[in-house]
Amino acid sequence: MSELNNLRNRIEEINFSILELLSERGQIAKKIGQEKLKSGTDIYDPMREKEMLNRLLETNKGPYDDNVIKQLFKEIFKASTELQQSENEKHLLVSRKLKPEDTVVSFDNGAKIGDKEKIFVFGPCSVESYDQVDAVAQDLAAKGQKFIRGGAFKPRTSPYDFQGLGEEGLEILKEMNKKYGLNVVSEIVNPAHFEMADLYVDVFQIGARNMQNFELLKEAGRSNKPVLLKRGLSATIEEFIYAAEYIHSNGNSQIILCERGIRTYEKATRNTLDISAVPILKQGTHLPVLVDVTHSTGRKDIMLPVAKAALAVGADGVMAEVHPDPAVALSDAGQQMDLNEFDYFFNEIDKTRQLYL
Ligand SMILES: O=C(O)C(=O)C[C@]1(C(=O)O)C=C[C@@H](O)C=C1
Repeated sequence: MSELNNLRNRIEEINFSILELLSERGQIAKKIGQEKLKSGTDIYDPMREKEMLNRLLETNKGPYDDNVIKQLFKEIFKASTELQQSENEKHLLVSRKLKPEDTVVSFDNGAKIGDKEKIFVFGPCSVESYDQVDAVAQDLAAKGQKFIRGGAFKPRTSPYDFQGLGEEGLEILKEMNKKYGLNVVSEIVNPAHFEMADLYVDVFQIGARNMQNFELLKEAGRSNKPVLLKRGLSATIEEFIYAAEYIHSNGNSQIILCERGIRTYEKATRNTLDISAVPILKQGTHLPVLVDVTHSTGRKDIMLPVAKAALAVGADGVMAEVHPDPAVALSDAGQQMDLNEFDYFFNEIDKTRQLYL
């Protein structure tokens, strides 16, 4: 055998030894990942990586120079964190890796969210009076809708702004449920309110500002009604998924996610709709995903194309705000559609919905 062949054989033997060691290292990294999941420790640990690199470089005798060794080991660390991440995701109850089939949230009036048919959740921002909600509810029922949204507890930026009618607002919504058969979607802001709200509401909404209010999430998890969880203003998709996991791990699997725009430097819209979050959430979780076109855009002139885009990227439905007289609305006056604008919006988006049947 030539010297070249000898050397090549030796190199190949070393390849297999490295592979064997890498596999063993990967198995240990997986176990570390499990321990980190149990203790809630971050997977990525730059300090630990730096210390290990320093020790390796102190021992490095060549022929590869320090930078090469550093790059090679950084790749190994990166591969470990990715392995730990994807292993840990498999253990999340909301993960599609754990449950490949879509979750479908079903209601007594026959409505389903997350099934083949896309749905809509419309209604006023705040419940202000019986007549105001009734005007919208009547319109929704005439359009064959199965849901109405409306806020009775309003987390507002300013403490001096209208804070909602509270239980009285929920009573009005319940009237709409009785009169028109609409499922009521309304936000809960206080863990102590679930029991009371259970009498009036069909879907508990957890708003963007409360996405990481863990006591609220745990209580929602202990309830037995569907929960519509909105993405936080500055929440990453991962944080959003973990917030949903809080609800699921406390016993409630009926969760609907809602992308409602995130805060960026862009001022042309109220928030920046993260349209790519929709397919990412659909891939990563088995939960239904809605898109709120009112809070994301804050602009009636672009709500329709944005709603069409949401359905096109795989959203299970769209949320938007409608008010009989937006000019006098006690919240979000500028961005709610009046009934005429809503007529046009509805007819158009309903045509799009039918394309996906
Ligand atoms: O030591 C850890 O905490 C690990 O998770 C292992 C490991 C590694 O592969 O060495 C992986 C990711 C961390 O960023 C640091 C180190």
